[in-house]
Amino acid sequence: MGSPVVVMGVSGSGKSTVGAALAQRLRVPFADADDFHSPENIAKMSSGQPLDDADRRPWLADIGRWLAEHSDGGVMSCSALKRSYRDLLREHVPSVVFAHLEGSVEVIARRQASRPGHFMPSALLRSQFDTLEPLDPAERDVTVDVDRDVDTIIDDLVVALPAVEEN
Ligand SMILES: Nc1ncnc2c1ncn2[C@@H]1O[C@H](COP(=O)(O)OP(=O)(O)OP(=O)(O)O)[C@@H](O)[C@H]1O
Ligand SMILES: O=C(O)[C@H](O)[C@@H](O)[C@H](O)[C@H](O)CO
Repeated sequence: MGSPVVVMGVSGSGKSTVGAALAQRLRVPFADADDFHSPENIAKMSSGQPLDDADRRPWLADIGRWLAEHSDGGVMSCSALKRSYRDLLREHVPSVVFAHLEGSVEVIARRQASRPGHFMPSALLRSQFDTLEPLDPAERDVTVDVDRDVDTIIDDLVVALPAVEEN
């Protein structure tokens, strides 16, 4: 019996890339939280304003429902920046495991800059880091360094994830 995985991190950390590759490796369904945003949220971010808790609440509820529907296995890429957001998702699926793609502002800004045409302006990266509450050791989840190639990150994750589930 598997658990759903949320690949989390700031915008540009590689959630979509790593999440899709991880789902393929685990042979489970994949979804990207970017596709769950309302048109209002997309318009707000596109205009350079960060989302607030109220903007994120209904979005997180939809993501929680997807996780509950995939409680025996699935990968969701979702920023899940705050502990309270992760706790909300845990209310939907207590067994959910978070994998934080951690990287420096410099590395992630470089990647964002080389990704044209995305709705998230690079100017919002600072607010993403300001909002980010990294995983607390008490959360028993997994943190990986993003400054490596995708295959290496996936190799690390497939080793680390079952160990977390056994806790
Ligand atoms: N490990 C990696 N090494 C090199 N480039 C990477 C790596 N992971 C992702 N990238 C590249 O960095 C950019 C950002 O990645 P991606 O879109 O997956 O991030 P994201 O966290 O999903 O961003 P957002 O939340 O803003 O949609 C993309 O151009 C992607 O190809
Ligand atoms: O919580 C948030 O502020 C949002 O999820 C953003 O992080 C973006 O949706 C995403 O990362 C696209 O760039």
